[in-house]
Amino acid sequence: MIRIARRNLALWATLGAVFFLLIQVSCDLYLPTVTADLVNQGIVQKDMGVIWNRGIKMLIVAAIGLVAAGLNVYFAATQSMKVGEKLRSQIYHKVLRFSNREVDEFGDSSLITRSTNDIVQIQNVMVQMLRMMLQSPVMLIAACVLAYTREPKLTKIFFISLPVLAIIVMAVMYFAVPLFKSIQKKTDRINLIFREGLTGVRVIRAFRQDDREQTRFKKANEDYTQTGIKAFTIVSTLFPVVTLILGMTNVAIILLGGHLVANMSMQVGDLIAFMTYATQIMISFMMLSMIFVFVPRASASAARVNAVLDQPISIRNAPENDQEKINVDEPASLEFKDVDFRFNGAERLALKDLNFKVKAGQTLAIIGGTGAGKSALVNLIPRLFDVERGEIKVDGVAIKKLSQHDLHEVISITQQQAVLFSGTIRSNLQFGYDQATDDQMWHALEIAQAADFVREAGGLDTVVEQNGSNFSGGQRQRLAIARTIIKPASIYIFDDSFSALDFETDAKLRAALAQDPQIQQAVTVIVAQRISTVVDADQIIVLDEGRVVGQGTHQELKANNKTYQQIIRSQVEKGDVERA
Ligand SMILES: Nc1ncnc2c1ncn2[C@@H]1O[C@H](COP(=O)(O)OP(=O)(O)OP(=O)(O)O)[C@@H](O)[C@H]1O
Repeated sequence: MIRIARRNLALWATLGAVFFLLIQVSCDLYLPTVTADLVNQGIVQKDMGVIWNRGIKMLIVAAIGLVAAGLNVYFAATQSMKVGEKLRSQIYHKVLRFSNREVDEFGDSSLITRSTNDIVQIQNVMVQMLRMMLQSPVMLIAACVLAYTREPKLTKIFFISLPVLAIIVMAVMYFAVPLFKSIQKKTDRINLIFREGLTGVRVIRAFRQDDREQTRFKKANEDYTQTGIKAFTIVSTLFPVVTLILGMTNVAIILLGGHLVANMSMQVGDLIAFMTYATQIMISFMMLSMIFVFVPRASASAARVNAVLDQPISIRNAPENDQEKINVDEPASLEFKDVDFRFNGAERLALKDLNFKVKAGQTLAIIGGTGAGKSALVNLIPRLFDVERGEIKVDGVAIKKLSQHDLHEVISITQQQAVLFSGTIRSNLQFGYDQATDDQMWHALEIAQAADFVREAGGLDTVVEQNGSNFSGGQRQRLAIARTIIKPASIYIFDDSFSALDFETDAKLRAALAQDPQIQQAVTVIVAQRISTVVDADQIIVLDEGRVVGQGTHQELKANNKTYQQIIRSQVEKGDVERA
């Protein structure tokens, strides 16, 4: 929490908040002194001059206190909002640099909770820090000293009431703080179920699992609510208990003080002032205790936010003097040399002993069953994951020696899951190449076999809803392919991107790709499960359980490779293969 404050609070604004707070506290502490004067020298001695004088003084002091309090709140509130703004930006910036490994480590729902709910907790405590955390101790100590100067004998009462209050506060903290800490984890759980429910709503309905999902959510929701109720019930006992202790302290002050007033050893005004200080002491003590309840909760949130900000990025650029350059405008080759890869924490290797080279202008196809490691292989090229052993080279340079900026400059990829962004078709295509002209966009759409439906939908400015939900799965795929094609690159990767297309469209698309001058010069990597998609490739790699079990052209593999022959047979049986 302190680290976040130190890094993100502006010094001038913090000093401003502290300055106005001190003015407000001074006014609050000065008022009882003026009240005492008003009573002792004005009311008791019936001196109207003093009454007017002290009355106006009280008004002025109260007004200054009010303005100072307002300015303190202004600085505290704006600063805490700004801290929230900075933290959200820092988390977003960091998460965008995360590899899949780091995202998996936190979980995306937890990352959302951390950048929303946790930051709100920090913001709330930041306001308190700039207000109550300073006000309470200063007020507590100063009011004790001032009360003592009014009448030392009466301060003995505090020796009983303050320890009682302290014990109660500690008990409340002991029970409430762990509950507040666990609330954040329970928020993660609610977000997770909510998110899964939203993204999987069609599956839930299709499998008629609405009741099951609702029960799952209800359980998590109830758990969260019950913990919240418990925590706030415990904290809410503080208020009546402190009011009771404050009332009893005042009764004791009146009894003892009344005695002193009757004995003429204390004036009525001083007794009133003493009672005001007593109230200030108790309230400051309570505020301080509330801080002790809420700070640990915010500290837990701060730790969760810091964990994201401190998370080392597993995929980093090589030191600048160790980096190498390639000409990003020239065609490049792609080479895998003795590559092994393992997912984070996995026992077995997902890919083992990969060796191949694809020259500029050639097409590499990767075929294999479900879970064979095809996506893992292509995701190694843009360094979404890093190899465990071996080397991947682009244009003869190890990709670890390239800056990720340069590497991503030469790669254009369509992921297995077509991702579109809310906006228009134009903005989605510009995502691939922001300087693309309308002609280039239509050309890419033509190759991707998307031009017809885009024209029908209303052209390049057709709106794309969140996740591209106003397009079918196959249309989303084709738009994602168009975005990949439009980017000038040396390596084009299509990760199972043709699977949502029918045979005819798949064939047309590949034929159009082969005709495109930009693609003709580049390395094209096509991941597929269908033989018909890979037949024309210059080189086909057959993957099975992460191992290369066949490598060659379609004709070579068809003649010699058992696994490839098996795939052909299974697809012929299903009637899938037309040309194999
Ligand atoms: N994040 C992950 N952590 C651990 N193991 C994973 C992870 N992602 C995938 N795997 C495992 O690694 C293997 C290869 O996965 P990959 O996604 O590369 O297969 P694939 O050939 O692309 O399959 P598909 O054709 O079904 O998409 C699978 O056995 C899978 O279970």
